[in-house]
Amino acid sequence: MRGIGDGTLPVERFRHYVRQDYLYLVDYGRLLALGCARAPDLATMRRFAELTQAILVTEMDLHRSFAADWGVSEAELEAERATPTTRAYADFLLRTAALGDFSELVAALLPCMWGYAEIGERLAQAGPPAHDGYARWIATYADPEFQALASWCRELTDRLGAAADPAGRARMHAAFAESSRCELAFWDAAWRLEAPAG
Ligand SMILES: Cc1ncc(C[n+]2csc(CCO)c2C)c(N)n1
Repeated sequence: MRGIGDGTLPVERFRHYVRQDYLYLVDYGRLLALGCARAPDLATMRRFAELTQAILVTEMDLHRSFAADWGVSEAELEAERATPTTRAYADFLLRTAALGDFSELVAALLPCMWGYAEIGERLAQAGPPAHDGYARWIATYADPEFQALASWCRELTDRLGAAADPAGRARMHAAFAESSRCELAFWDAAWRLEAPAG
């Protein structure tokens, strides 16, 4: 992350990250669509529908634009094979969406939004790096709209946590902790240039 901020990250690690993140975002889009279906009221459904759109269009456009710079097509991005780390994170999210309740689903999706909002904000404070692509990445996540999304998701989690019984809150904690662990592992896998699953 610091390497994105100061422009020193070796580009092969960033490429690895972008290609794996594209696969991750496809499943994250599915997670949000399932969240939309499960949301308890129309206002929350609307937010989930908007968010699904934001991922499948805005955020994935960022990835598609990087790939285009590298001469990689959209079809090639989609055909990439997932690493064990990408697969484990996506499987955990979709398993939570399939088997858990709505509050667990929200707790599982929060680290992704909160983490990137924090990283984007911190890296933006230091000013843009000389590397154009990394500057574009930072600008996407430092955007006030992304920051507002993360706040909304935190507040929703707090409301659901306050309404849950102790066992439900414990399940939310567990989902949040597992998702946070997967976020860290995702960064680490790109750093290690982890090979796709067999
Ligand atoms: C591994 C991984 N974790 C988090 C994000 C960031 N992110 C994914 S969806 C979303 C919400 C709105 O688009 C945000 C901020 C990412 N790209 N990849």
